[in-house]
Amino acid sequence: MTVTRTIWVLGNWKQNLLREPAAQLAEAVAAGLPGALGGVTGVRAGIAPTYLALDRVAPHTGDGVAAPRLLAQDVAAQDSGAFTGEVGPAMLREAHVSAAIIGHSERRAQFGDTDELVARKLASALAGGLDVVLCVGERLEQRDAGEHESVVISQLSAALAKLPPELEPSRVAVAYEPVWAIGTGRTATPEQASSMHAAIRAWLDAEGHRGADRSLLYGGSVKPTNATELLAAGDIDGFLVGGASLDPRSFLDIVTCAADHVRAS
Ligand SMILES: O=C[C@H](O)COP(=O)(O)O
Repeated sequence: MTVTRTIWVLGNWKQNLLREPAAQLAEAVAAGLPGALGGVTGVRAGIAPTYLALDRVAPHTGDGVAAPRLLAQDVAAQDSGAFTGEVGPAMLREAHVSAAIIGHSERRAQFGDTDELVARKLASALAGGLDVVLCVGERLEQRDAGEHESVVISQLSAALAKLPPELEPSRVAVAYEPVWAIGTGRTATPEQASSMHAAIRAWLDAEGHRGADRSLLYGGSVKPTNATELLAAGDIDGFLVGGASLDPRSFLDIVTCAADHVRAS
């Protein structure tokens, strides 16, 4: 049986762009997306601006197949209350956000997002009606020590193991982002990415999380020049793109690589 999973191309704009340039980038992505997709329906795009740009970006997004979906870069572990600086899932949904990135390595390394906090954010997002892109990935010294698979599986396990079934863990996509490949120009080889994705899918299946149905994204220096060979390696259902998503042409060219991949499959 052929499994057809949606291929996602998601742009994580990180802490970049004031409101007006963010709106302009969103408008350019939205305008170019139908052409980049070329009628292929198995590929979806999404963009994740800063919280403050959400309202300017939202008019250029949507849940239809030919519009970019609106994502948040993070979400609070609680819905509301005395939590200075936090933004909860209901607030994000009110801003037309339908999914959140959780556990990005920059948050894990620099902002205290431990496995335990990531698990609480995941539960909070799902309970609040958001879909989730859960980020996992090893640091360079962990890969060099041959610990990459155990590190990633341990991050996954910490996030998913205690999630109550009623929170629909099937609404969680996983983004494998080796830390050493983020913003460095050093991409994981297609074999490294594909092999990790196979390990993640096997673990999800073994733990009853329906790995076969779940989109597994790769992130780390993805560009139009390497997207095609990464997709061809197999088991890679799209990308979480950082730097290249700040240029509409680069981002849309990656979408075209994904559409060409689906068309050829
Ligand atoms: O969220 C995106 C990843 O951190 C990848 O960033 P990058 O494409 O700039 O390496």
